Amino acid sequence: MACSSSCSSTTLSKCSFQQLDGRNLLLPRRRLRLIPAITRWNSSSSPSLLSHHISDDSNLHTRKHFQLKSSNGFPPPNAVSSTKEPSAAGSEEMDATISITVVGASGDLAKKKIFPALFALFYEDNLPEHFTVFGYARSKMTDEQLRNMISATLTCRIDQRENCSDKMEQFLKRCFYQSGQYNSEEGFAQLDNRLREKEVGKLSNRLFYLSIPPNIFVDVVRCASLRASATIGWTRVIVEKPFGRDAESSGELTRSLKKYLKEDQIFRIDHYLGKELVENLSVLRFSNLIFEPLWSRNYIRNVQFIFSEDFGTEGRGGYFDNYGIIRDIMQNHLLQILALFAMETPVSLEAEDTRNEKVKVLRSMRTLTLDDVTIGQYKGHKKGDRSYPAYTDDPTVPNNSVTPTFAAAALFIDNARWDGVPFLMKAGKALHTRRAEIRVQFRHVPGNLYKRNFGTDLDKATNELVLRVQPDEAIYLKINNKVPGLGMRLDRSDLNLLYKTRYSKEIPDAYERLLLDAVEGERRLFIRSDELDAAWALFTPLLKELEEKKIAPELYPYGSRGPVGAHYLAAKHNVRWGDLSSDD
Ligand SMILES: NC(=O)C1=CN([C@@H]2O[C@H](COP(=O)(O)OP(=O)(O)OC[C@H]3O[C@@H](n4cnc5c(N)ncnc54)[C@H](OP(=O)(O)O)[C@@H]3O)[C@@H](O)[C@H]2O)C=CC1
Ligand SMILES: O=C1O[C@H](COP(=O)(O)O)[C@@H](O)[C@H](O)[C@H]1O
Repeated sequence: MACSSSCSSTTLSKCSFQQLDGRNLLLPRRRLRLIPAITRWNSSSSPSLLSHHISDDSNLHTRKHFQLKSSNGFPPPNAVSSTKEPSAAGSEEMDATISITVVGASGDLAKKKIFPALFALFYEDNLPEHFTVFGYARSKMTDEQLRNMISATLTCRIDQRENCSDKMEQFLKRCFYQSGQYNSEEGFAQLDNRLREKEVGKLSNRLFYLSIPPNIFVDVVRCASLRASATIGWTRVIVEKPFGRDAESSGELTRSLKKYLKEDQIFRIDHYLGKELVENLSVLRFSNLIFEPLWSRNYIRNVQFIFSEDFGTEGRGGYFDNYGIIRDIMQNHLLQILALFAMETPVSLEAEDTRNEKVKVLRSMRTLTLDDVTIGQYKGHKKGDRSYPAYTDDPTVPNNSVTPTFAAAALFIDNARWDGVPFLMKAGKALHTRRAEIRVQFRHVPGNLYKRNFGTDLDKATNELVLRVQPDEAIYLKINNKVPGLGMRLDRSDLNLLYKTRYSKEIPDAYERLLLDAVEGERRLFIRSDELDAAWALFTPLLKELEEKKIAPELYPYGSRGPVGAHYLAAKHNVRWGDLSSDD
């Protein structure tokens, strides 16, 4: 870190806070305006000037339309409620604009998720008044062709169809396309020219979404940083997973990105953190007196994080075979949820406070070994006259692949709160159902007065709290109650908060929440580099051993409940998978 010449030695410590974009900015705005405008991102060649400019100006962007809507529900401390912003050069105000460039615009994720999420934000007035969306990819396309491609993917919310087609037209008019290579500075210089045409006369902030394969992340960041970063606004980059394949490659990726970007410009996305029920996990825990006191080894017997899909890797086999289910789902999505579940109470809802607690819990976890996991791979299956392919039937997957499409793991957190509590994870493709959920199984009621009503298996009578992340978002608690009538018969029932019956409003897609947060500079739901390091540290030795020893996965039929190895693993820790019990 270096401070610009505008920081005297006596203000050095304060100056360092300027490195933090947005919420954590401690210096008064007047000081910030003294910092000269720079035309690049955090170039390693001249870091001192660049870092300041890029990092400290996030409060210069417009907030009129989306104030109070970012995920922590608070306006940023320096928020202004106008689309007029003080210019970086002086005290006069100027209009602000944001340019969002989707790199890899021709791809699957861009079409399926990113453009629709941007439209949904626009539809609900969550984007600033002045904004432009650019697509960038190698494919040759005109603006009109991009608009046609996007319009085929846009939908209106079921509950809000009013003016939807007008809104679509207005949105599409703001969408443009620039074709170019990912490693071409010239390509990004052309993009920069086009962006400038749209931004003319306005303070421009730029957000790049890297919706591309990981092997070209660094090329894009280099070219965009040198040729297409904002000159007098902030520049942020959303990076898609995978963030490396192991601790080493992830560290290397981080180091390469940081040649061009500061950590506070990098928004590593894990879309599970944007899911409604995952956001609700902390609310449930920290704002209901009845849960937090129970949230420890004293009352919780085990916790389960379950992800299943009822389809295989169809179409993504080439990518998947290089990663496998542990990297694709466990090391990121499920581990992130686990960290949120198990962390201590953060000091505040500020991003760094939550991320600090997540890092602590991840660093308290035991590194996984082969004994802690079981792996599987789906095989072909015939049901009636329908046949389902094996994983290795995919032409992009080698016939002898041992890449797991299913895994179950037992994890432990060696701290005072969770000592000895098994945290089980299970993730699989081509299973019998699509679901993601968190299950909390509580201990027995000591000396239960009604124990003879439960027979010998007291485990069947313990409470279980379930957060169903998808589909049909719900939070339900299994309790014991008396069956009405004479005599004393006990029953298990659910206290059930089913979102679709409780709320008529459609639940926003995770990408909407995360894109809005990135626009707002809210980092709480993005992964910090030390979180990533801690997550890889847990899984890397196991992944290496699985690969070096070429451990063969247990085969399970497409559409089944997965390999029996998962039951043995759970049984070893006195656990029964909640999703397979008869009263689920
Ligand atoms: N698809 C999904 O559901 C999810 C994807 N992701 C991540 O998001 C990112 C994008 O995913 P997705 O859209 O599926 O990816 P795609 O494979 O569809 O690639 C996106 C675009 O990148 C360009 N591209 C593809 N392969 C190469 C290559 N080998 N070299 C250079 N350019 C290439 C293509 O554009 P052109 O040829 O026009 O340049 C393509 O349209 C990836 O990092 C992925 O891991 C994360 C979660 C889910
Ligand atoms: O990141 C990924 O997530 C999807 C599942 O996302 P969901 O929101 O549809 O549950 C998974 O299919 C894919 O393999 C993985 O890369």
